[in-house]
Amino acid sequence: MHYRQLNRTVAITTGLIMCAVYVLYTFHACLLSGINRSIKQTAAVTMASSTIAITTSAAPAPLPQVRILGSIVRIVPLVDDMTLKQPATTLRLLAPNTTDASPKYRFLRQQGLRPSRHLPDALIIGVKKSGTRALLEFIRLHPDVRAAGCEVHFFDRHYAKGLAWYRHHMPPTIEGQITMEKTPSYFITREAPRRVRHMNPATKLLVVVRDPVTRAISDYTQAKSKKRDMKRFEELAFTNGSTGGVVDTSWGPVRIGVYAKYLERWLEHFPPAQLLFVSGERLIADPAVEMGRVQDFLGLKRVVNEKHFYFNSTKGFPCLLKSEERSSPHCLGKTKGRNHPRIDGVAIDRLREFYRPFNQKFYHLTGINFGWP
Ligand SMILES: Nc1ncnc2c1ncn2[C@@H]1O[C@H](COP(=O)(O)OS(=O)(=O)O)[C@@H](OP(=O)(O)O)[C@H]1O
Repeated sequence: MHYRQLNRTVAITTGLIMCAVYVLYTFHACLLSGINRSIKQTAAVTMASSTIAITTSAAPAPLPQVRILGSIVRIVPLVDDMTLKQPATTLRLLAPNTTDASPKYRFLRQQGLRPSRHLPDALIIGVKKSGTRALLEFIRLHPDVRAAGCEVHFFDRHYAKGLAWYRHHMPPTIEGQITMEKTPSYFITREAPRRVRHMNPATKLLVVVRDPVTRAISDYTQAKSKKRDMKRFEELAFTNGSTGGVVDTSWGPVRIGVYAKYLERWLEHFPPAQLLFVSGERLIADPAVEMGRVQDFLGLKRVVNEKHFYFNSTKGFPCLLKSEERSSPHCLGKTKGRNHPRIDGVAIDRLREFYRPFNQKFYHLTGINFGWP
């Protein structure tokens, strides 16, 4: 009897102990998971509210502590988010308000480099229809160059909008990259040299030039593509509408080819060493060589070379194997490399004669013989 009572007491005590252990275990598990959940939520709110909240706390916040059944327990957050471990600058750069999504740019952001917009260091100022787009697209292959995609026309049309407006039209760059823009009409804009110098007297100026006769025909071809009923080239290039008349210098396509006249204005405001003259003909015949000169002038490592180009025999022009925007081979658009209309040989000869003294003067001013016929 005494023995049976003892057994029962042991069984009851054991049962009570097990119950107590179970209750304590359940209590602890609930408590811990509750704390863990609240930590996760706090971290998520902190992340979502702004990156600044994370970036401004330079010293790491002390880990929260709780007292559980007399023991001090440090709560380690179980937030599975690697971004929390990244440096503050990286987090700021990953913020969604950064707009430039080009692959090159994304890569720079991942490196923790902070981009900002700057006024141009170098400008392609002209000359219209000489290969300015080709030059811009080719130099943009360089990782240290970023350029505005469109012609901004600040120094001719939008000058009143101010330099802040102009800067806003520039792409973001990081330290060491140069900012560029091309607007071919700057070359012939009377106020442009003074305005550019006012912006920055150290601005580097690139001028692409091409045989002025071919350039005039190219200019005419472009105008005719927009206005089908345009008169013939020969009618517009001479005062009485035929090659019997004098060359009509009031007609834009002819006037622009008098390069020496416009260059003299630029030389009143900039030393010759700040201008580089790029041959439009050589940019087609041997783009890599011409791009070597351009990179030297801009103080860049020669990165753009013959490996970037291939000659597209259908288009009749050098094209790019890849570029900032596209990784597949491509040529410039349809408006570059148009077929020119056939022009009367007498008109061509008359124009060549007309330009010859101006070309000689241009060769003299630049120190380069471009070899135009
Ligand atoms: N690689 C390549 N592909 C196509 N076209 C090329 C190239 N390199 C130079 N060119 C010549 O560029 C001429 C157009 O010059 P621009 O870009 O300065 O024209 S514009 O002033 O911006 O309208 C354009 O003139 P057109 O041939 O009359 O169309 C071309 O002769």
